[in-house]
Amino acid sequence: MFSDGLFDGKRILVTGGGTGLGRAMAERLLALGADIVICGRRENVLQAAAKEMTAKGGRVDCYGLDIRNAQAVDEMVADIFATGGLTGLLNNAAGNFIARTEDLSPKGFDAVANIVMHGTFYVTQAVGKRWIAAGQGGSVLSIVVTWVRNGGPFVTPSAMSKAAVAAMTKSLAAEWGRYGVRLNAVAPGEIPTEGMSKRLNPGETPGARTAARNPMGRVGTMEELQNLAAFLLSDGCPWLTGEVIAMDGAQALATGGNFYELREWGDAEWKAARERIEAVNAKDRKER
Ligand SMILES: CCCCC/C=C/C(=O)SCCNC(=O)CCNC(=O)[C@H](O)C(C)(C)COP(=O)(O)OP(=O)(O)OC[C@H]1O[C@@H](n2cnc3c(N)ncnc32)[C@H](O)[C@@H]1OP(=O)(O)O
Ligand SMILES: NC(=O)C1=CN([C@@H]2O[C@H](COP(=O)(O)OP(=O)(O)OC[C@H]3O[C@@H](n4cnc5c(N)ncnc54)[C@H](OP(=O)(O)O)[C@@H]3O)[C@@H](O)[C@H]2O)C=CC1
Repeated sequence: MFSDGLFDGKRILVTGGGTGLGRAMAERLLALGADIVICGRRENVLQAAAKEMTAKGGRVDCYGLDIRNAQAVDEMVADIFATGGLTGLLNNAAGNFIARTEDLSPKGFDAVANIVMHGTFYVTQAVGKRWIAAGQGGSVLSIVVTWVRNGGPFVTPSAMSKAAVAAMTKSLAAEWGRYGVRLNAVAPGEIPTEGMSKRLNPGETPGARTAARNPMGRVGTMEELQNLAAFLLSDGCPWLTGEVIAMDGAQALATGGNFYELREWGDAEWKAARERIEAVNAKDRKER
């Protein structure tokens, strides 16, 4: 679908690029010729991903850090610009879990909001200010969710924070357009990944809930997202900026695309879900 070498000479930072959708998009950009930088909190996950991704060649650099730490983000971006710079940024890292909003502690809200809203801003600003100072343009693509348009019951911290990322995309497209910096966002429907399925559909068959409701009767595929992300990060249509593009088989239009059906759950279901989510959180935390 894309010419070989489409991304020759490009270097793209993919936050959360060691797993799931971020890794899939990074792999496609690498195959199209880009040098890649990935970051995340689990250094071993990043190193293992980079080794597998470069088995056929290419360059993938890894940075282990928490994007909630603004100073660590700035140090990473300074180092990246001292070692070749960037032409693109893919804001993919996120945290999320289903919960009744009345059950959230302040730390529970902050855990998500500080990754999705604050962390995404820290990375975008650290990269953008260096592009502006260097008189160089760049392309930012952020992964949001369809519920930036209509809210997300039972994922309120994510809905609020992803809406903030969509607002950042539109704001900076206008503010930084004169510097040749463009920003777009993709709002995918469900594309099952371990990180997502275990926190948003705990105990269920990944993708089953979406397949039953989606107008196209299925979940999204990695390939669909890889293609859309590659197009948006390429130089194919540089006048396209400030847009949030949904890719969900029309599920949000048909159903709202969110977790409203969880209103049927009682205390027992929420307790079981939380235990499963906290088990996966604890497993991941051990690897940091
Ligand atoms: C239609 C389909 C759309 C799908 C859209 C998908 C969107 C996504 O974003 S999927 C991405 C999923 N991937 C991840 O979330 C990976 C990263 N996630 C994490 O690291 C954790 O889940 C995190 C967000 C909780 C952050 O981890 P950490 O900073 O280590 O936080 P703690 O584990 O220490 O917890 C902090 C705080 O949160 C409370 N909490 C955790 N789980 C729940 C829960 N299920 N219900 C309520 N509260 C929860 C936890 O108890 C802590 O609060 P305190 O108890 O007050 O200390
Ligand atoms: N899968 C889906 O159906 C959908 C996903 N999305 C979005 O796609 C993106 C990827 O999700 P997905 O691949 O499913 O899930 P994953 O859990 O696999 O990806 C999240 C990534 O973000 C990294 N990350 C999380 N918190 C931080 C942090 N504080 N600092 C640095 N890195 C962090 C994680 O690495 P580590 O834990 O090592 O830090 C992980 O690599 C997210 O933005 C999500 O909201 C949107 C719509 C649908």
